[in-house]
Amino acid sequence: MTIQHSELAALGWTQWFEQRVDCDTSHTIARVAAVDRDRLLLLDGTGSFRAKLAGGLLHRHRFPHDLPCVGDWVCLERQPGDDFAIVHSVVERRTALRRKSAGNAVEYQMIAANLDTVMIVQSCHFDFNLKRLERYLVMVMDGGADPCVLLTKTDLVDPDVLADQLSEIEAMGLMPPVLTLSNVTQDGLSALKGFLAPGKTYCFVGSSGVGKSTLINHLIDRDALETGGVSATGEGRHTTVRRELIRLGGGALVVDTPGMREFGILDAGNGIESRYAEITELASRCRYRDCTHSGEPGCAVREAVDSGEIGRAHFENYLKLRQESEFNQMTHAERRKKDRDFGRFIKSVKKDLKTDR
Ligand SMILES: Nc1nc2c(ncn2[C@@H]2O[C@H](COP(=O)(O)OP(=O)(O)OP(=O)(O)O)[C@@H](O)[C@H]2O)c(=O)[nH]1
Ligand SMILES: [Zn+2]
Repeated sequence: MTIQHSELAALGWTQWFEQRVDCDTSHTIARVAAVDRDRLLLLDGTGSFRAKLAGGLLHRHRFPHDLPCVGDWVCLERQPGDDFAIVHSVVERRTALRRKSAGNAVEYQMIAANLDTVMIVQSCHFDFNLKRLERYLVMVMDGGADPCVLLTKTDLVDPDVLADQLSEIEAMGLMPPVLTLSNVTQDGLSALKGFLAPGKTYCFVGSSGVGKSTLINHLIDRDALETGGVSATGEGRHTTVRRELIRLGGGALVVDTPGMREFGILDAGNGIESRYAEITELASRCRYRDCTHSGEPGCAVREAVDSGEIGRAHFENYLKLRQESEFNQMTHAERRKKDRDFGRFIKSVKKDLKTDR
């Protein structure tokens, strides 16, 4: 199959989408550059334009995360002279970066779709933390994107400190690409620019203050930044939304949403499985199919830990991440039940204490 929408390739369209797209013949395809409630800013070969969601799409979707988000490809109808194009459907997502919705365990919030690589940013000065790095890696891999680690503020630490951190990351055994950068001396900036490939989509995640905004400002040239804000609603200057999907001079695409900055860990089940592939592999040899590797007889994972084949710390991280992920995946009802059971337990203990006296 050849790519029919070659004019979209510069925006990240690939064979993968071409094989899955199912638009009406009268529709065209565009990529979502920003979302402001039911108003969208779209990009295609002709430039950027505004759009609204079709009523059918609004009624058909089951979860908020089914609605278009930044990075999505959509099928739309566009009449010449109309202020708004009409978005009819969302093309299947290749990757997703998402966050757990507050208060609802089975729902999640999309942060961005169709990212090729997520740059996990930590400052080597105050922010360096392997555990947190691992959580980010798990989340990114769970959504299907490739992770890359970026250590910033290298101007603030001794080269020895940085070298130690790099070997600690290497010792994790996962081997994501690791880049280093100083926004002050610009050491590593050209290597990073070289890493960002044209037509691929990236985003930067990490704690507040590690230098993401400074870096993105370095990557975007001034002109692009100034013309970046486009009114998505057509209701004047006050409602101007910032474009969140940005094309860099070199042709790479960068998603920069406010939500990106505060995302936590959620149902990272698949990510954990691929991060800990050797444990998952061993688990298939445990005597019990639902073995939790916490002391059951015939546990192949425990055996491997005891024999030193699998590092103990590595195994403990696995258990902790899995527990966290399982708790996040419990439905609201299950959590309430767990809380109620716990409440009953506390009550019965209190009663026992009273009768003891
Ligand atoms: N020394 C040094 N300071 C830096 C570097 N990068 C950024 N900073 C400074 O660190 C502070 C935070 O940088 P930001 O770019 O705002 O950090 P951020 O990750 O975007 O933070 P949020 O916007 O809160 O997510 C600013 O005062 C920057 O000037 C660096 O490589 N070296
Ligand atoms: Zn086991």
